[in-house]
Amino acid sequence: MTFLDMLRDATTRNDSMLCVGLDPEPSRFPEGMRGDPHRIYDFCAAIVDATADLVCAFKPQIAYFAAHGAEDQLERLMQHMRCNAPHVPVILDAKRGDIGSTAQQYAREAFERYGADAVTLSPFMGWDSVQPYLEYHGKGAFLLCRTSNPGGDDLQAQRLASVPGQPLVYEHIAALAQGPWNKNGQLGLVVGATYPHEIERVRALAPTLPLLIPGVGAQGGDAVATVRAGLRAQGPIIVNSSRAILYAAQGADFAQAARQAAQHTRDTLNAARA
Ligand SMILES: O=c1ccn([C@@H]2O[C@H](COP(=O)(O)O)[C@@H](O)[C@H]2O)c(=O)[nH]1
Repeated sequence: MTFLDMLRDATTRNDSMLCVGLDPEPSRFPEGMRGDPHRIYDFCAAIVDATADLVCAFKPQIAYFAAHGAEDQLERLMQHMRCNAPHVPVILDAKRGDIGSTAQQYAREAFERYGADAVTLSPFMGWDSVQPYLEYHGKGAFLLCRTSNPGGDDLQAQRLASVPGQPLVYEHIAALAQGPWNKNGQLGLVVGATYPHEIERVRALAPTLPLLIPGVGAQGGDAVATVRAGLRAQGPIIVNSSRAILYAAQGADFAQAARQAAQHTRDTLNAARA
């Protein structure tokens, strides 16, 4: 099954546009696990088990594992998700971007070592830095387009005087991803929920691409505005929330609290559908 097939299947089966982000921070773990990086797998597996029937995707952020030398725990977690939530696609949030030969290694890491169904990429280094990921047919690749952070404006909102129509950088990325770069239909875009007007603009330029939209929850993005701006009949959205779900409670009931937070977010997103 391709990433897009899995996404469609999980969205329908779980009636969900919610992606739970797996950003394990040991200092925020519940008592008994708190401060212990060896419990990263246990914490994340409990969250996966508690929310697998409520989501359209999971998104582990690789930095939270690598910072603790916990790549082995990420490998175990990926295997856990494949066995226990086989219908839910996994997007590895790695934001890679490098010359082609190095990109081949990053692609191998994401798709062969970790077995991810999709990956996030920085398009800053151009087409040849993206192309190696598309050699893995059926896998998804989400290009950073208009990110959720305020500093995204520094580059992404600059005008490209030499490109016909003088688009902003993020608009140009959206047009490339919908058009010439999307050789096998594997590309998607990352757009922040904190910028609903930009989501709408990206959607106009990229009507059929899946949009990965982080920024609801801890970053304060508007879930309702996000759905209205981004969701179209032929254009799916994957709305990510990490900390607001992972750390909904600090006690032994953390997984149950995460489930409730995920259910609430999923229902809010669904209620915003036209
Ligand atoms: O523009 C972007 C791109 C990626 N992210 C990532 O999403 C999650 C958001 O976490 P929250 O706790 O829900 O704020 C995190 O992994 C970021 O690295 C993003 O926030 N914005």
